[in-house]
Amino acid sequence: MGEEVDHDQALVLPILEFSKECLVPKQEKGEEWKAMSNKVREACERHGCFLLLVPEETIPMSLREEMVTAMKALFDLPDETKQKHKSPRAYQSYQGKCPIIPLNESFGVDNACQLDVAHSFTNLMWPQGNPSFCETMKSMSSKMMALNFTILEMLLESFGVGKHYNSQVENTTSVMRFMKYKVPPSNNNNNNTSSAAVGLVPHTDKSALTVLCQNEVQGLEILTKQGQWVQVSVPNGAVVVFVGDALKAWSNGRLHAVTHRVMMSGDIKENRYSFAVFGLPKEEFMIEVPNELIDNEHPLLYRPFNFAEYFTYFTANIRDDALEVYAGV
Ligand SMILES: O=C(O)CCC(=O)C(=O)O
Ligand SMILES: [Fe+2]
Repeated sequence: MGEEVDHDQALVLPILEFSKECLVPKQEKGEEWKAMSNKVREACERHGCFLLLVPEETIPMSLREEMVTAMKALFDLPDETKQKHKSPRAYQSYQGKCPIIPLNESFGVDNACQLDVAHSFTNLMWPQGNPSFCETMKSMSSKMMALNFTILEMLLESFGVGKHYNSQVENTTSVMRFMKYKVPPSNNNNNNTSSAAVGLVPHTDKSALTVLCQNEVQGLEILTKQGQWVQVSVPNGAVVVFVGDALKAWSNGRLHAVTHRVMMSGDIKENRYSFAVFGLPKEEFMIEVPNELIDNEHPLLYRPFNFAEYFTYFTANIRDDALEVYAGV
């Protein structure tokens, strides 16, 4: 049945709060976990994203603050140092001063949870060493990836396809992104909602799931299913969870991959810093809708496809409907 159009409802993103009970080992999962799993699934079906509060030990506030402080130092390094971070993968090399998004700078690091990876990245940026950056990056990405997997497990269990969880995890890799958005110079004038305020262009994530943290500077916006751009006000300490194209396809379109962007509009007076951990299918992984998610009410929407080939198609074509065009049946 169609969703009622309720404008007030459409504007409010769910804020879910995981208790410790939601983060216990598999064998101990009880009713509270199941109830929360259903809420997570509903939020991901309805909005493709939600705000999440987690227990302090899951992502300690002090670690978040250290990460933001560490990122400020990272982005303050000279351009020629930052440019040393190069990757053959799209969107992972250091990027700054891109003409389409001049306010944005970013780094992407594969498998940042691994100590050797965090160490190499840190040593490239600080040849004299920076152990605290390395430790913060590794620890933060591990915690965010663990949370990413918890959410994935909840979604699969809630759909009754939990038996696929282990193979999903084995076939998932992580990318950590660090992002900075400068205040546009024109913000000193009046309300700036023009293209000069675009921090990040509208997109859906290509991941299965993304877990995102930001400093206190807002700017994230999502496009509702009703076609309206809505500012997302992220409470201090909350994380944002997005469904990406990979999980939208695997779930046979039941989960929504929401289009989002960052706008550094007129009332923003400070730089925005955000960091995200993307759970991405490994390159060779074939995304194939499980039979359990296909029925008369949900006919097959996506053919089986190789994730890396889809990613290549997307980077060559950059279109909003890439998933439908590439993999839609
Ligand atoms: O910086 C943000 O809040 C959004 C980042 C984002 O959407 C992305 O990196 O895919
Ligand atoms: Fe995104």
